Amino acid sequence: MLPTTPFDQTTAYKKLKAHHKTIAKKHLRELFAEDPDRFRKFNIRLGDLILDYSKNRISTRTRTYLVQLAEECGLAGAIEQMFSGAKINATENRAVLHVALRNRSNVPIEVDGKDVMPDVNEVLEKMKVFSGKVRSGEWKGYSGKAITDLVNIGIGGSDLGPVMVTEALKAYGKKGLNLHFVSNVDGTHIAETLKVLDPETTLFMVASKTFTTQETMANAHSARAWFLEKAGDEAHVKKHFVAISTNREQVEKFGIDPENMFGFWDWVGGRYSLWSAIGLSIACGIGFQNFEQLLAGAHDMDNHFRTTKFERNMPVILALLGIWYNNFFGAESHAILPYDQYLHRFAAYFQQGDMESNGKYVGRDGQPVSYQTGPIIWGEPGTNGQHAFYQLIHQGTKLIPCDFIAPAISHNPLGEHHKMLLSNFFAQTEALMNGKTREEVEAELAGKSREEIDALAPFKVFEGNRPTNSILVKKITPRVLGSLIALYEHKIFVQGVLWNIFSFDQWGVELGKQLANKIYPELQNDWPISEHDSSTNGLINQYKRWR
Ligand SMILES: O=P(O)(O)OC[C@H]1O[C@@](O)(CO)[C@@H](O)[C@@H]1O
Repeated sequence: MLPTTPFDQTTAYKKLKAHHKTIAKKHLRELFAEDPDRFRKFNIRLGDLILDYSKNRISTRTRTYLVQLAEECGLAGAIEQMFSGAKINATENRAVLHVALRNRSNVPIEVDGKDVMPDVNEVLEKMKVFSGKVRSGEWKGYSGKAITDLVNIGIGGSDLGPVMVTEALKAYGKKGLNLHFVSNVDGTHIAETLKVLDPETTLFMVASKTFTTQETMANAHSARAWFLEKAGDEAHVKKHFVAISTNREQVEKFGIDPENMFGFWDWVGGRYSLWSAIGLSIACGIGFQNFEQLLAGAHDMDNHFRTTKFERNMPVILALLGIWYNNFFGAESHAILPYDQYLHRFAAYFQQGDMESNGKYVGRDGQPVSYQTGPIIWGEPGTNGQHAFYQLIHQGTKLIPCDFIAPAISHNPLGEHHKMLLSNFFAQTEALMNGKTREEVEAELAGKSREEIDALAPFKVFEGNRPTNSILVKKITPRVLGSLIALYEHKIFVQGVLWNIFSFDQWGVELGKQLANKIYPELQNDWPISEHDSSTNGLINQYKRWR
């Protein structure tokens, strides 16, 4: 593990702190007035994807210092460590190699001296064959009928990625093959799903890296019980259940034939696993060729990330801008606002991706850090967000850096809809940048009395100077989506390096699970409990009185 220097102990940090005092006084309107060429200077293009980061509160000097920050923190070495299979997930002693899952160039990547690519390709081939059989109707259920409904049972990284991608690429779906996703242990989730299913034509995919996650195992057992009640014979399970996991022993214990198991490895993090067999529902939904295009897009971004100098490097620039607002401007959240309804789960996906990776307060030295780390990630598709929370983004007291994402070409070119959508996409970042001055407001209120103007104008002024990134893609295709997802994955990696934290474990999810496992048996009877604090006791006892 290369030691990385925490960003706040670098020379560049000191320069940025001093620089911030001057650049923070500049309004974005001034920065554009001083340099009309900002768009050319602050955009990066990769294939059918362009990142315009000119509407940020930066100058070329800011960018120079931010790049120096990355260099001083040893980012180049850290990138090479990840790509070469070093065990950078130090607390779990694991490599972090989601890049190997989409390593379409097939160059060897070794873990513990063994090239992982033969295993990766073997699983991909198995996925290709399986998805081909399901989509062609060759895979039959116990009564001889083709599969019409696939149910992915999983949670977190075993759910969010497949959901997000299959929704984003719904235009590539297959008519007559319906995808369903069950994740929550709330019985409603599996119950509502099973209501619409026919056991003869339904195939369940139990997706779980550990194959021990409470929610997933509970849902899988309920699905199995439902199926057997209808189908009657254990022998039929083989045709209607497959498993996606690293844990063969638990898969067999559950009663799924290892022949129906699609494996992956401990160097695949759950929130980085959609490229692995966890993406089986994606491959079935959009077809294996399109799944390969998704992998290829991510590989394009991997190559860009690994080989491009930092000032022209998309993930590095996005990461540095995030640190600029998070650690120098005090921003606490970051909004991801896709102007594409199919991308409606994109922000949710990166709530896990970003917040489970960088939501850490302990540094690599085992000591609490003295600065902010991961931001709160949130967002909804535009234009809906404009009718929900844009009031706060435009006129609130909080600085919220936003990423706006849009395709130039829609999968549904209906009348004027796409032009209307894009006019909002373009207008919102312009409005957030320019705002509306008091003079402009008064001009709009011309004709009203001075008293009326003075009473109303303060509420109609927009400060502007609110930073945004704009990511414009030609069209949301599998390849473009793969690049877009990898872009954010690598942004998260870069920020973790600079914050000197471990981005690939998730110890913070354990305590809640431990306490839930302690409380669960207490709910098996009606006796009042007193083992906990008065709040927890009170709530549990009230529950027992009501149920
Ligand atoms: O895939 P699995 O092992 O069932 O884990 C599901 C999810 O649970 C976690 O919260 C870890 O416990 C996420 O990191 C993970 O994606």
